[in-house]
Amino acid sequence: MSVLIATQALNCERDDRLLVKQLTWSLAEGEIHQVEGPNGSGKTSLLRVLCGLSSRYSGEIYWRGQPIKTVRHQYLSELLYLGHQPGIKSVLSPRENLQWHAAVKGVVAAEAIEQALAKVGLYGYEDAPCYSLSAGQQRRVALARLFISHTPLWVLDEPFTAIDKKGVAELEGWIEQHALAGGSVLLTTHHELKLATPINKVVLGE
Ligand SMILES: Nc1ncnc2c1ncn2[C@@H]1O[C@H](COP(=O)(O)OP(=O)(O)OP(=O)(O)O)[C@@H](O)[C@H]1O
Repeated sequence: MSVLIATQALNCERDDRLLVKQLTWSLAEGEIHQVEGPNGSGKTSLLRVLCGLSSRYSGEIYWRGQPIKTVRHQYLSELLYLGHQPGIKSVLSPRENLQWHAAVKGVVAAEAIEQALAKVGLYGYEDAPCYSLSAGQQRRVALARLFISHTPLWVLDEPFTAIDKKGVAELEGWIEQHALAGGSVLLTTHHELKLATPINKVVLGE
C-alpha cells in the first residue's frame, strides 16, 4: 500500500514549548494511526499542522511523496478533517450543512447527503436548525461529512465526543470499513478503541 502522508524531522512549537520533536513518520493506505498523549501534549496541534491548518512547524511534510507546498490543492482535496468542535453552522439544518460541505468540496451529492443523514441517524431532524439539536446530534452532523465525498484520508480529532454507545460502535465500524477499503485514518481519542484492525500509535509528551 502506498504512503499518503509522511513527515521528516517535524517539530511543532507552541509558546516556546516543543510539542512534537523530530517526528519522522508515515501513514499508508489502509492504515489507522492514533495520536496519543496527555491533555496539552500537542495532539490537536499536530493534527492541525498535518491538515495544513497551522504553519507552526519546521521540518517537511509530504503528500504522496511530494512536499505539501508543491501539491497543496491535491493534498487538501484528498483529506477530510473533523475538528475537536463539530464545526457546523448552527443556523443551518443538518441537510443544509451537508449541502454547504458538498459545495465546498466541489461535489454533487444530493443522494449521498440523504444516505449520510440516514446513516448517522438524523432523519427526523434533517430540516431543524442545528442550534436546536443536542451535542451528540450536532456531532453526528459533523460525522455525516465522512460520507459526502470520497476522501482517502480522514483526520479525526476526538470524534467520539458526545456520541452515545450505539454511535461509538457505529463510528468504530465506519473507521474500520474505511481502512479495509484502502482509506486511511489519523485520529486522536481518549476513548479505548475496539477495532480488529491494528492501530499504529504516535505518542506525544514522552
Ligand atoms: N489557542 C491557543 N492559544 C495558546 N496556546 C495554545 C492554544 N491551543 C493550544 N495551546 C497550547 O498548545 C499546547 C498543546 O495543545 P493541544 O490542544 O494541541 O493539546 P492536546 O494534546 O490536543 O490536548 P487535549 O488532550 O486536552 O485535547 C497546550 O498545552 C497549550 O499550551
